[in-house]
Amino acid sequence: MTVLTSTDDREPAIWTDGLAKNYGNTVAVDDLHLEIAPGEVFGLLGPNGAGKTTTILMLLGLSEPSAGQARVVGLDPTRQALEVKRRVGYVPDNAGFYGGLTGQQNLEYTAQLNGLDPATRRDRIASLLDEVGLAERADEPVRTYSHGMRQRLGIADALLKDPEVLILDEPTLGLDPRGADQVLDLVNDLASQRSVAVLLASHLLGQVQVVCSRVGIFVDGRMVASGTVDELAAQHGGRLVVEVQTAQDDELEDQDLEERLRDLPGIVSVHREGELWLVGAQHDARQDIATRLQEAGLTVVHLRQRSEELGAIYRRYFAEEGSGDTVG
Ligand SMILES: Nc1ncnc2c1ncn2[C@@H]1O[C@H](COP(=O)(O)OP(=O)(O)OP(=O)(O)O)[C@@H](O)[C@H]1O
Repeated sequence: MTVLTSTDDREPAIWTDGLAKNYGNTVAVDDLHLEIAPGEVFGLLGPNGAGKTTTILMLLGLSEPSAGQARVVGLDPTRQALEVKRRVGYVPDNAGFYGGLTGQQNLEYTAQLNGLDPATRRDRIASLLDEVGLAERADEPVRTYSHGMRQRLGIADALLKDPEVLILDEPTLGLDPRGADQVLDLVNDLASQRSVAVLLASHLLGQVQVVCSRVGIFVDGRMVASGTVDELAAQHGGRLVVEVQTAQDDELEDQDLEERLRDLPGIVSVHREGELWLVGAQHDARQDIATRLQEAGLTVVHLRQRSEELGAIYRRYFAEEGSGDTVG
């Protein structure tokens, strides 16, 4: 058997080795290698049909792999599905609740199914409703909840069993920006405060970029790249963008400044965005830029490296894989 490896000395929360799933001739997931540490938020990115849900179902023990293996909190989901279910929270893209029951009653129902005793049930439900921002609406029927509130109730529901791993399938689909932010903030807090490992499947790149420590890009069942957004940008000939602003009373002509910056090694573009200059570079050019501006007698009031947009990285992968798909 392959030895489990990890970037720290804790057991990975999720680990797969060559995991694959075929449906007849359709390869839904192919040779997936994944490792997610406790407390990490990992984003599985891909358009519809890329294989995200199939991966999740295999991790939960709800679908049997055609090849390879998986461990979730050290357990084999195929053989120990019940134990995995006990220790892993799952929030599907459209969590089902009893519309006629209140939020509180729905959670009580799940808590009973999970065998929590009445005192633990009461305390945990109260604190979870508070944590997901639903305490004030807890006594209203779920049918009166917005989609975002249902999603947050879904997260509370998954947290009732105090899971070590939380898996969310398209958690922000159909939410307005505020609703999406609330869900993502919650995910962020869970990972950092409870040390829960989070696997978040999504095709909404901008949102994923904000909350995920690492992402994996899924194309036609294969994870073609994984890493931090900066790592992916660098691996794929991406460029870094440095924002620069100089003091307003500096007198150098724009044209002059542009030329001085373009002249630096590894600079691929220079243009203006409002008060900022955006300097595209093949490497971290902050020091060179600062020195060059100082030499020109300018006062630098702002200098920051911006991550490349995940959307741009993603589109490059698609272009290289020859897929015409786009993502939202
Ligand atoms: N039960 C099934 N039987 C046959 N083919 C399936 C089945 N489930 C999924 N597939 C196929 O496997 C591939 C991956 O589907 P999957 O649902 O895992 O993708 P996804 O990335 O989650 O996309 P979506 O967001 O649309 O669910 C698709 O080609 C899909 O048609």
